Amino acid sequence: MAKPLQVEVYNPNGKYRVVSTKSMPGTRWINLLICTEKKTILSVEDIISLIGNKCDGVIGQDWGERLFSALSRAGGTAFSNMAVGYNNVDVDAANKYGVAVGNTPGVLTETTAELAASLSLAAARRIVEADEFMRAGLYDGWLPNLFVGNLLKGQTVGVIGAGRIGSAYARMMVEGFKMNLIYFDLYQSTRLEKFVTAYGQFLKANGEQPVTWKRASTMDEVLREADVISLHPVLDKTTYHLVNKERLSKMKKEAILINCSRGPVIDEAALVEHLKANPMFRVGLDVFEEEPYMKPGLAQMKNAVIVPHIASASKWTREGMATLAALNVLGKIKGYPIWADPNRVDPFLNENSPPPAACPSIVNSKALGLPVSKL
Ligand SMILES: NC(=O)c1ccc[n+]([C@@H]2O[C@H](COP(=O)([O-])OP(=O)(O)OC[C@H]3O[C@@H](n4cnc5c(N)ncnc54)[C@H](O)[C@@H]3O)[C@@H](O)[C@H]2O)c1
Ligand SMILES: O=C(O)[C@H](O)CO
Repeated sequence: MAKPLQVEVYNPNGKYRVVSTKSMPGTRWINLLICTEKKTILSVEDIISLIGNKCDGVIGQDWGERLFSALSRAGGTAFSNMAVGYNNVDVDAANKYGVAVGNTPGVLTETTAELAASLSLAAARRIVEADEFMRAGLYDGWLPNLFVGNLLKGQTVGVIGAGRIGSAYARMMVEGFKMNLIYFDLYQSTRLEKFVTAYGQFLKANGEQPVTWKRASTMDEVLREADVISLHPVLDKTTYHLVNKERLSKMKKEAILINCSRGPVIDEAALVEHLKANPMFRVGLDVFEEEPYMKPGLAQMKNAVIVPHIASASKWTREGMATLAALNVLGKIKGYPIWADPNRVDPFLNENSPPPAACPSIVNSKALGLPVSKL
């Protein structure tokens, strides 16, 4: 039996009842909706008790059959993940109960790519190790060999999954650090290729070494050739343990591996063994296989930089995610159609004008036969 919860209620006499299972930043989403809950991580039982007998929609994360069934019994038809990745949502169960599932694409792209770039730099230049050394009072004076790391300029950055975030990260590393690009994706990223070509021409015209790009035909090609490899695919059956013991062994001994996608894309136990055996190999991780836990040994590895799933944690992005999630739920409740292009959600984020009368991004709109907006 769930304990009674302290709930913050906005607009108690409102026509609809929408629940947010996590406290979200900013106020725009509240103005667009709702009520929120102070506690941060709720159990399934807590959420069911919050849904109660009447609930039109919910914003949350990690939803399965029991929650969709409870929402449907309470008359609800709308759920939005406050995230772009929805591997943590049982969309088949949502379809079964006729519940629309929203996500928050686009607004996280640059913020997440920036964290991947930050981890790349932190790993390459051993920033966390050096910070710990300094705080421990171990610094005696400048030494030629103190925390020597890797220069990125002229090296090769490898991107696995060159979608929105992977492409943004690739552009940052190519333009910011003049790295050459090799990428692997199921689809060609023509815009990214054009960007690198144009930047290479610009550098050449200025008498500098041009940057280059290559679309790899296999992932192993990226692993063999790149000096820094960043993972940005969705998590599904094809990407589970995409990086395993065998693939780690194909990477350069001094390579850097970054993961801001989903933890299970890497076999984390195999990674810990690889880090132990290869002290010059470095890793930057935002996500973990069994969050919030880490596999034994990872926390002790000096060659790992580890942060708690904060890739999308910039103020602008988190407020934007909350806004998109609220608009997904609100739009569905109001019977609005679905926005035609989830890669172009800017009109929903402009605080100076009312949002379009549409749901920004509903991932199961086709399965539910929901109409597409003509806007
Ligand atoms: N750490 C975080 O806080 C955080 C923040 C945002 C997104 N993410 C994760 O990043 C993922 C990507 O987000 P996005 O907006 O760039 O999505 P996206 O759909 O634009 O890009 C995903 C790319 O992965 C590619 N892909 C799919 N299967 C592949 C495979 N087997 N091999 C290689 N490439 C493959 C797709 O073709 C696509 O180009 C999300 O699904 C989410 O899980 C994490
Ligand atoms: O998929 C996402 O959006 C992230 O994991 C949350 O920032």
